[in-house]
Amino acid sequence: MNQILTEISTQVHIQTPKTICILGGGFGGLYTALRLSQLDWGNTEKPEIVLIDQGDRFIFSPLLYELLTNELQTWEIAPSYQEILENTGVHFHQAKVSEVDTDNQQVKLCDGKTLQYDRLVLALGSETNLDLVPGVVSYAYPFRTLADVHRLEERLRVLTATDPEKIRVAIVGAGYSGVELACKLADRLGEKGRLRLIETGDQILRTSSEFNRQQAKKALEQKSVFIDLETKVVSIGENTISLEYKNQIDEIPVDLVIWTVGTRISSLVQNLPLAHNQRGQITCTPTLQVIEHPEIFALGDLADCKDIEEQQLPGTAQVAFQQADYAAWNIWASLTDRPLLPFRYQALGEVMALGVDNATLTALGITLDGYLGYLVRRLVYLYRLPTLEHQLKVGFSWLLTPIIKTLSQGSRE
Ligand SMILES: Cc1cc2nc3c(=O)[nH]c(=O)nc-3n(C[C@H](O)[C@H](O)[C@H](O)COP(=O)(O)OP(=O)(O)OC[C@H]3O[C@@H](n4cnc5c(N)ncnc54)[C@H](O)[C@@H]3O)c2cc1C
Ligand SMILES: NC(=O)c1ccc[n+]([C@@H]2O[C@H](COP(=O)([O-])OP(=O)(O)OC[C@H]3O[C@@H](n4cnc5c(N)ncnc54)[C@H](OP(=O)(O)O)[C@@H]3O)[C@@H](O)[C@H]2O)c1
Ligand SMILES: C/C(=C\Cc1cc(O)c2ccccc2c1O)CCC[C@H](C)CCC[C@H](C)CCCC(C)C
Repeated sequence: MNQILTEISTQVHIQTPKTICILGGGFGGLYTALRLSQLDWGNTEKPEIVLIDQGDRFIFSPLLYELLTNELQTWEIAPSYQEILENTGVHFHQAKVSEVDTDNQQVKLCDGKTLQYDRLVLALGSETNLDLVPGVVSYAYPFRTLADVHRLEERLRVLTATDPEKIRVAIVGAGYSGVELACKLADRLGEKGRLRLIETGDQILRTSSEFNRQQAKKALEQKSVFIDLETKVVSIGENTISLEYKNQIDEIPVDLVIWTVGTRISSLVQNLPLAHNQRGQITCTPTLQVIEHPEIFALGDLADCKDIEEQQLPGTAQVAFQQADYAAWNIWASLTDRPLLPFRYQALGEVMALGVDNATLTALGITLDGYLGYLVRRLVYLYRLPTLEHQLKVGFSWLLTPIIKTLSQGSRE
């Protein structure tokens, strides 16, 4: 009898489901999880998909500025993972990742839990570099997370409540975030605002399209935002900022400093026992597999990845968004004995908000600005939101909000 049972068990492959562990629920990780949940696993037992993030919600960062001008609400641009992952079969676990043991294929979390994985996705993104200048950690405001928005909102509330003649704001870094923030805050503060944009380089938006740069310059000028080019921040005090320009240092009074000088890779990622480039990004193949670890996939800001055309890829949501499809497909292919696909990036263009009801877009040879640019930007981002259900909820909200506002104004008159 035992011999028969042994023969049956060897003939009937008893499969234990594989585990796909995804670290980071941003544009790379969340969209990989969503795509994996939609793939057809055929005769292969569907793996367990686990998404880990330190936060409880996805942040659609391109629309983060709209929270400061009350154009949008938090639920629209930062839906909870619970809502987004409902009925997808993806398991979400809120925790901070503390360690990855690549030898034993384990992920260790700050809450003490350890997860075993068969496939691992590294999508932990990047962080704002706060260590460049003295005083940044204590006095400056980064702009990346919901906590950053809430902290900035509270500071603006306090400054406005004292009803000063002017609210003096210095935004450090005239890249995309700095310029978009300057325009939004200028519209929010109006006559009370006195904004300056500080940039080490000799021009704003160094990597942007010429059309978008010119539109941004026009908008900043119309909003009376002062631009300090070739200017270095020496230090930041409680209500001062020291600037160096042409070897002269001036300390100027300021009420608020916002820090948007670009990103760095976290120490957690930099210390992983994997191949890295000089910036600390994880080196991966065009199939998004980590060098010497084909069971680990890396995408988004933390990945040093060249696509099939050998294009070096920028750290943007657009790249992570496109990589997610390939990461999901290649994980599925590696578990169902199919060939993997090398990532092919399609640079569709770039969109920037330039205040309330104003945006600029350069896409596929088309350029738009003003209110039309604003509308198309909203439509593009609506289409990029995660899940059809959330897109419909937000779309109806965007359609109904102006109608409700008009009706409520009418009822007050
Ligand atoms: C204000 C702002 C506006 C932007 N606008 C645009 C835009 O218009 N277009 C564009 O292309 N790009 C834009 N970007 C850049 C874009 O947000 C990033 O390039 C993109 O988010 C990178 O995707 P990712 O998945 O690599 O990382 P992220 O989307 O940042 O996701 C990483 C996730 O990992 C989590 N995480 C990090 N460390 C840990 C840990 N130790 N444990 C657990 N979880 C962790 C984080 O909470 C986060 O949810 C913008 C960025 C900012 C800050
Ligand atoms: N609309 C969009 O498409 C959009 C919006 C936001 C963010 N993003 C993407 O998200 C990423 C981060 O964007 P970001 O705007 O935070 O960073 P960013 O695009 O890298 O811009 C940072 C800017 O700050 C300057 N800078 C660096 N150190 C400085 C210092 N100490 N003092 C003053 N200026 C300093 C940089 O100059 P140097 O370049 O000379 O270092 C750069 O111009 C980028 O990849 C960007 O493409 C895209
Ligand atoms: C630039 C576009 C997409 C790239 C892109 C940019 C981002 O910031 C992202 C952020 C997060 C996720 C993804 C992305 C991202 O993919 C826009 C592409 C535009 C479309 C290809 C078509 C544009 C429509 C034309 C301008 C025509 C408009 C007609 C008008 C109504 C007259």
